[in-house]
Amino acid sequence: MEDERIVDDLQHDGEEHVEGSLRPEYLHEYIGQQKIKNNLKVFIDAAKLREESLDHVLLYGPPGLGKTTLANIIANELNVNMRNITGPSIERPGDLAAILSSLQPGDVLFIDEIHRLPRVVEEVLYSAMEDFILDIVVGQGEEARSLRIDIPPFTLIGATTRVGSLSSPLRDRFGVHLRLEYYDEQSLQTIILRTSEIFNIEISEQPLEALAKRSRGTPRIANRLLRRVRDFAQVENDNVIDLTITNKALTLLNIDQYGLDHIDHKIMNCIIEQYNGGPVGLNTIAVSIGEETITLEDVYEPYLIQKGFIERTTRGRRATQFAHQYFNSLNNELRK
Ligand SMILES: Nc1ncnc2c1ncn2[C@@H]1O[C@H](COP(=O)(O)OP(=O)(O)OP(=O)(O)O)[C@@H](O)[C@H]1O
Repeated sequence: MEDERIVDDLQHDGEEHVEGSLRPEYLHEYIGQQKIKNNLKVFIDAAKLREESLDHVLLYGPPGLGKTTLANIIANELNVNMRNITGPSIERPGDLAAILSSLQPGDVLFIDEIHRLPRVVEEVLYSAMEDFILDIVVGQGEEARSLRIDIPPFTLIGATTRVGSLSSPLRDRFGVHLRLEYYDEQSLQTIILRTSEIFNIEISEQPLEALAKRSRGTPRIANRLLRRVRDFAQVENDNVIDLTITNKALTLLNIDQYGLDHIDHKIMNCIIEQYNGGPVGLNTIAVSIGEETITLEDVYEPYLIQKGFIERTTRGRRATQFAHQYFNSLNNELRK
């Protein structure tokens, strides 16, 4: 159980099919993120009234907050098809050109991890996004010719965990920029309740609160925790999720009262104990604990900063006073 990963969403965990079945399909089912929903509703209604394609949308924020879900919802609300690809899977300009020219008018093209699109491919997007024209070079050497092809109007939805890695020509071509925020506990409770209804399992107030508190503001983690607790409830508690079975599962999963898991603890203990509270660079922490820097930066650090455990300084990451107090008392408990 020690190494079970509840938090690290960059790893494929084979649970995508379950996640798919939990996805809300329309805006009214999408919980939380009220400001984003209000804005999107206006943009979608306006595009429908004008019978035009929706302006290109850039969704950004930490993993698991519902970017893919929101892209699907936009396509459903517009009543168009969505083509779903990821940045690194498109290697050549011709591959993207083929996809773009196969779209129907008004369709949505969703590019996940758009910051990982190769630069030569990205350049094809510029005129496609701006004028719905493909500007591509065919042939080589003296035979090379530049071709301009009209493509149907479409909406590009780009999703990224690192908006700062996007080139400015690409970023500027999105008319709508939406930043997804961590969810509050009330919204997470609603999400967990909705999922438990889909699973046909009962959950009472206290375990609901406990799970929401430990979900790191992230629906994907909330649903994962619920699935793990459901396993315990089915095997050990006649399918009933009560507080005792919830706490037992969370303890066995090494999820603490703030939703931190064993990797967060490794990060914090590394900063506090090995580097005297910091400042220390993220690469150094990554090497010390045997994790990828990108995983620390995209998945763990944003939450540790949001919860007030880490602060960023120009010379690296530093543990806050609050982090010192919490981890010192935990370590004292362990030493007893
Ligand atoms: N607002 C929401 N209401 C209800 N469920 C949600 C909401 N947002 C996300 N979920 C659920 O959380 C899970 C993860 O969402 P999703 O895959 O869309 O996240 P993501 O931000 O696209 O992550 P990634 O960027 O890693 O792909 C889905 O199963 C979805 O059902």
